[in-house]
Amino acid sequence: MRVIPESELIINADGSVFHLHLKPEQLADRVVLVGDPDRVSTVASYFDTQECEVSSREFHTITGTYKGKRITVVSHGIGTDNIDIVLNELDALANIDFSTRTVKPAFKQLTLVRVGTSGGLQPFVPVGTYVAAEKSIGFDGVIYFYANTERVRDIAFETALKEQLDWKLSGLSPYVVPADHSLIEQITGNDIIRGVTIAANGFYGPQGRELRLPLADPKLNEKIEAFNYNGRQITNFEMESSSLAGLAALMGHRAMTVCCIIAGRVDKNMNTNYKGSLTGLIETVLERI
Ligand SMILES: O=P(O)(O)O[C@H]1O[C@H](CO)[C@@H](O)[C@H]1O
Ligand SMILES: O=c1cc[nH]c(=O)[nH]1
Repeated sequence: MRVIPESELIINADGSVFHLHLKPEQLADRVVLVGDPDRVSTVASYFDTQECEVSSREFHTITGTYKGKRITVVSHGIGTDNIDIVLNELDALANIDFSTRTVKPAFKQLTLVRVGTSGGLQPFVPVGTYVAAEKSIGFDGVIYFYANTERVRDIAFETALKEQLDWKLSGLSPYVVPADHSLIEQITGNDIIRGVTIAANGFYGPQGRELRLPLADPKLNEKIEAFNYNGRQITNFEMESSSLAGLAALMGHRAMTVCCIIAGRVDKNMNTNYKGSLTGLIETVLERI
């Protein structure tokens, strides 16, 4: 059996995993992921009991119970590269024996729901709407570093996407990953729109925002808004759902992202005071996870 070297699975002196600083016994099977470390405290304010709180860099974690369910809420910061760290470390906590550095014989499946904020790309997803990423389009490249990604990607959707967007950006090849179907069914009621979410590898240029720097393809957002594949339209932009769905599917975990729209990219409006509108979504996810 392969023993994972100290430089690959990095365990701190206190027995916790390198970035998250969590120990295996501190992780619940149900995990709520959020971008903002402060949002962790908001989610945990609904908990009936709290067993641990750990902070390290942008990774803030609280494990507790909500109506009898043991739940971990963890922040991942911004970007798909952070998701690579968080997913690998959560999976290691669940599925690698830290004393022998070997993969445990029995696989433990995690349920991972990201609750985020997002920019809306269609008139039917105005500011305040909740949108689940039934499919995620990755403008990032994290997934390409892992083997056998074809088994979790929707290659036909990718082909249609590159054709309709007349993809011009060299060095980048957008990929498409569906969220876990059973989890989408579990979390998404009539109060949440099922959408197609782009995880962009930046907030400004990669989401078509122009401040001082001109864009390489100024028509890209127009093409994104007009895209239609078998009746599916692209609904929103955020920055993590693709690598979350992709890595979780490769590892065998159930994962999805659901976001509250805070920027209306069609009407060009913005809700900077969005924290109140996120609480309804947090309550819904805690009830259904
Ligand atoms: O509010 P969070 O969860 O961070 O989500 C969104 O907000 C951040 C950008 O402002 C990105 O992380 C994006 O995915
Ligand atoms: O427009 C937005 C708003 C929140 N998060 C994003 O990534 N984009």
